[in-house]
This record gives sequence, structure tokens and C-alpha cells, in this order.
Amino acid sequence: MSSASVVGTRGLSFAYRAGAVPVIDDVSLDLPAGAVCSLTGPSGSGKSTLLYLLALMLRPAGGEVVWDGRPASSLPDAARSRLRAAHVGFVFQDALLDPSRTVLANVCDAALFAGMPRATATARARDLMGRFGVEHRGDHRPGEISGGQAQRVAICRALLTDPRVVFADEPTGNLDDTSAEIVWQALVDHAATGATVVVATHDKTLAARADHEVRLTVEGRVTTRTGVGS
Ligand SMILES: Nc1ncnc2c1ncn2[C@@H]1O[C@H](COP(=O)(O)OP(=O)(O)OP(=O)(O)O)[C@@H](O)[C@H]1O
Repeated sequence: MSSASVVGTRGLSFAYRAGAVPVIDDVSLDLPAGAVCSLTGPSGSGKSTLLYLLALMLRPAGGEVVWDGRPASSLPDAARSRLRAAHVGFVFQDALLDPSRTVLANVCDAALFAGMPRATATARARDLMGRFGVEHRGDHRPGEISGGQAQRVAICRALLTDPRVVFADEPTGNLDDTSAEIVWQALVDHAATGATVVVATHDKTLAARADHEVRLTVEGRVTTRTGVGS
């Protein structure tokens, strides 16, 4: 993958129902690699939807998501799944852990599916879980940990494969200030390795610290800002 721009959109449009007002309307943007981009906008403006489209989990109604300058959203399902497994870490808004699996299994499962050897996945998972203060919860089920711990487990899962692109939907929403700072710094550090990191957030202070900002309007359009982050 090139380091200039990994993921972008060209005239992207999406509606949840055919004929409905589009949630995303003719959006073209490039997400730079090696930087953190915040995705902001009012509630319901389509931040989660845009993340799902960029991560190839939804198919656009019009336009295209491009990966490394090549069409990605119009690829067959199997090819899109392969791209996702190989290159994407996704932190869902409500963590979305599998309640039937242990915390450690939740962190490792996607990496194992992507072909990482179990010993490597387990060692990396334990390392990350230590960094995020949830190492003692590995044998627990998601129902036995707090919302903030679940969010940190979801971050561990997203970073386990060292993905080229990380999409994080309100990753600090459930966290106290100290944990939020640890998560933010981890995302900044991950971007510094050359990855593309996109963080949907309502937190204006956090958004202002990002290198770039994509702001969605309720009409499903975007404005962008490039600044100096921290
Ligand atoms: N599965 C769905 N089916 C139909 N409409 C949906 C679905 N998911 C979201 N929407 C609608 O799409 C619009 C965008 O929702 P989305 O969750 O992307 O916004 P958001 O900016 O992430 O919101 P928030 O900040 O509240 O999380 C909203 O009007 C929402 O009601």
C-alpha cells in the first residue's frame, strides 16, 4: 500500500432505503496515511455510516470507496472481506464483543481468522491488554466487565493485527479521562507507524487534537480541515 493516501471516497452516496433521503450524499475525500483524522458532526449526521462504508461493511448506493486509488466497495463480497481482515481494525461504538467468548478470545478471534498463528495472537493480545489495563480480565466474559473495560478490549482487538487502517467509533465515549488519554495516545502512536486512523467523536477537544478533521453536515455532505494535531 502507498503511504500517501490509503482510503478515500469518490462521489460516495448512501441511503438505508432505496428512494430515502441519502445519509451520505456525493462525498469525495482522501484520508491521509500516518495521521489521525477526526470525523465529527451532529448526532445522526452519518458518522457511523461513513465508517461502515469506508471499512467496506456497507455497499454505497452511488460512487465508490477507493483503497490505494483502486475501487474497493464494488469488489465481490469475498474480496472485500479479505481486504477488511488483512488491513482494517474497527472499534464499534458499543464495543460489540461476542458475549459467548472470553475477553481474550474476543481480542484474538479476528486475527486468527486473518491467519495469525495462535501463539503470536495470544502473546500480542496479552501485551496489548496489559497496555490498556485489562490483562486481568482475559478469562472473563464481556458481561462480567464494565463498559469502559469493554471499550478498551475492543481497542486491543482492533490493534492486534497492526492494521494499516483503524476506524474507531467514539472509542473514548465510555472512558474516564486517564483511560481516554491512553486510548487516544495509542491511536496517535498507531498513526505514527504510517497507518490511517479515523476517529468518530463528539468530543471537540479530542477532534481539535487530530491532524485532520472531516465534518459531516446533516445533509450528508462534508467539510474538511487540516491542522496540527497532538
Ligand atoms: N440500520 C439503519 N437503518 C435505517 N436507518 C439507519 C440505520 N442506522 C442508522 N440510520 C439512520 O442514518 C442516519 C445516520 O446514522 P449514524 O448512526 O450514521 O449517525 P451518527 O452521526 O453516527 O450518529 P451518532 O453521533 O448519534 O452516533 C440517522 O438518521 C439514523 O437514524
